Amino acid sequence: MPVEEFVAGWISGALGLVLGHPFDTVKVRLQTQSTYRGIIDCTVKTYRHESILGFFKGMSFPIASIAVVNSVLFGVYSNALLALTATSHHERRLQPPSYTHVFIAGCTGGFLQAYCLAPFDLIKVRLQNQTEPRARHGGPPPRYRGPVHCAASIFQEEGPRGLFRGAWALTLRDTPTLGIYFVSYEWLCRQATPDGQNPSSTTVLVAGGFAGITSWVTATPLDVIKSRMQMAGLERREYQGLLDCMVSSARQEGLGVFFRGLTINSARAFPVNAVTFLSYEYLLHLWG
Ligand SMILES: C[N+](C)(C)CCCC[C@H](N)C(=O)O
Repeated sequence: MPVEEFVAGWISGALGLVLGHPFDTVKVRLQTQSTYRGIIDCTVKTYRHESILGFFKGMSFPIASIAVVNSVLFGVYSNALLALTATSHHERRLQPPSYTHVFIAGCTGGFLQAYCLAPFDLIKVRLQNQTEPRARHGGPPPRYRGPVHCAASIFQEEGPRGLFRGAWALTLRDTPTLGIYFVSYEWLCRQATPDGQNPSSTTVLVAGGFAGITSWVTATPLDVIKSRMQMAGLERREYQGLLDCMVSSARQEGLGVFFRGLTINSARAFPVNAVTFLSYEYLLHLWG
């Protein structure tokens, strides 16, 4: 089983992650708290209240976990494609796989990475939603002191299954949308590249960026539900399940609720995924 894809997936994921984390914090807050009027309001308030550091809350865990998550995504994707088409990464330019195979391999990668991602994502969302400034004396201390304390508290208060809160919504969000992700990337690359040649860096950047946007646009409704289910344990507001969360959110806030965070998700997705795909392709080329 080729391992380069796993390592390339890890490094490229980490680069994308740091770049996109401030956008991600604003998104999570807009999706789960109703005190902000929009992206600008949330950004200004976060900056005033918590300084630039506020945007990087909850990042250490994703950085550690991206090693697992993105390498599972890219590694499983590439190896699934190898199993389906019997072509390695380097042969794929000459013998391009069919879009159906790309989609199936993408969904398989998406499904498996969702399970690795679930507990890390939960901790990230809980930490991002703490709006207390980091160093304030006298005020009430934040609920969680850091990622490890957060994980331990969830474990104690909500049980081991608590760590997988929202995991179903996450799996449903990621399985088809990561299929879409790789299909869009492949399609855009092929449109801009003569047969049999490697796509240029610009093509990879643009195709990666748009693949990120397409995938996030289709993922946003379930992303909202996922974030809400993850916060539910903390807010002592129980949902019966995914459907209940969907119905009660829509009843209370209208259908627009499913598109919360769409703009910011898309703005984040372009640079993050452009960098992810460029570094992934570059590393595989380097080691090839
Ligand atoms: C499938 N879905 C759109 C949810 C995620 C796509 C993940 C791609 C990249 N790691 C990123 O964070 O943008």
